[in-house]
Amino acid sequence: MSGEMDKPLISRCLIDSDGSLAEAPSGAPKVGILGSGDFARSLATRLVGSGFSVVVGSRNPKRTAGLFPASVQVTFQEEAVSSPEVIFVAVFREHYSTLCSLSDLLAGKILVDVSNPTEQEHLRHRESNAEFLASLFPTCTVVKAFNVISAWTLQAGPRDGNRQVPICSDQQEAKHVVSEMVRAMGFMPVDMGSLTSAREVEAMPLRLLPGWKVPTLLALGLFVCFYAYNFIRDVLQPYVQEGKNKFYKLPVSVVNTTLPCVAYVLLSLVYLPGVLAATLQLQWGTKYRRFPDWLDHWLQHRKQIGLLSFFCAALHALYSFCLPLRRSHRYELINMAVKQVLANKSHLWVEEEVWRMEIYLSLGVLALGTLSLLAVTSLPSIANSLNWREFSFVQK
Ligand SMILES: NC(=O)C1=CN([C@@H]2O[C@H](COP(=O)(O)OP(=O)(O)OC[C@H]3O[C@@H](n4cnc5c(N)ncnc54)[C@H](OP(=O)(O)O)[C@@H]3O)[C@@H](O)[C@H]2O)C=CC1
Ligand SMILES: [Cu+2]
Repeated sequence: MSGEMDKPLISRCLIDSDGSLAEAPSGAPKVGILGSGDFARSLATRLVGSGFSVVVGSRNPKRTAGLFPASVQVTFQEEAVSSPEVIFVAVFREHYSTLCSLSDLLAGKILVDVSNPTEQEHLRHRESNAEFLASLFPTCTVVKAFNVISAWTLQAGPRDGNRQVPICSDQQEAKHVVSEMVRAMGFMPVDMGSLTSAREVEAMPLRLLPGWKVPTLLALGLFVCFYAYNFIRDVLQPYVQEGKNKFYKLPVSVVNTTLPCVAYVLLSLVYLPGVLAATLQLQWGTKYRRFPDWLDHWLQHRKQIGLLSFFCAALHALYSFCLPLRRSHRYELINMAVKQVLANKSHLWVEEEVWRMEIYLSLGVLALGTLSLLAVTSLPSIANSLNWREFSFVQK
């Protein structure tokens, strides 16, 4: 693990420049941390900043001591775990068993499991990391917490979106002790029940982005299908039947015909599951029955599908604005002008072109107006909610 030590997440100067971290008040509650990696360093800094006295247990305290705030005591694992009642295990699951020699010293204490499995690990092990830790240390109480908080967030302080810390344990008292620590550090504990929920808690960080996977694949699939159709219709067919070369249409024109198709279909897929769900409920005559899994998932992905639909529509608008910039468009106009001159007509007035630009412009102005109106009206409420959050944060 020496590689990680070369690039500490918390730089020395940051620790030293912060005077408040230089010394912990005497009589502060003592907390132990096993491990001296990124997470341990951020956690130690945050704990010291929240008024705790911290002792870190490392296999090589000499090498790692310099990476922690001055007030943190860095020592060997045996010494670090002897006095605190709460000990954070900031070590990866595969190294848990190397801690077994501390078993006697740890008896009766609270172990906080902060670990996060990778997706493969999560699928491979049926039992959660926290339950595995509990099985290794049957005389300890294991609490699962902090795994959803990144080392970076710990260091930078809680933000609105990610203040919640799910906690679970089989022992109410231990859960209470850790919850109070979570509060003291500026986060919000969320009780997730007994330790059997740990698997679910460990899956949370894995689930944040995959919510986009299916909708994105769906949008891409639709795009490919519609693009193929439009290519055949607008390019291939004229080429085969009339010998016209319209391949220049591929990058802009065909894409721009495809985008609204995708946007419309995605938008309809946002509303369709709601209709299906209502139909099912009417058919069942009750709303107290679970929907089938596929419908449940579909309902949960509506937001992402809707946003992708909006994205396609926005791209379509952008492409449409750019259509008159194309060279092919200019040639068309010149061709038309020449034809008109040859036909001896007095002035060049292309009805469709004129109308198209008028409509684009008026839509653009309308959209801009609406957006600025929305911005002006929602600014006070945004400011308000920000203030409120600041206030509620200070109150805690
Ligand atoms: N980094 C993050 O943002 C987050 C991390 N976590 C969890 O925190 C835990 C630690 O992560 P992180 O700090 O990033 O990892 P690091 O690799 O940076 O640190 C792991 C630490 O484990 C210690 N350790 C103890 N025994 C062993 C051993 N036998 N072999 C190797 N190392 C050992 C080492 O400390 P020493 O050499 O001093 O003994 C090492 O510094 C993991 O379980 C991770 O899932 C959870 C949420 C976020
Ligand atoms: Cu359109």
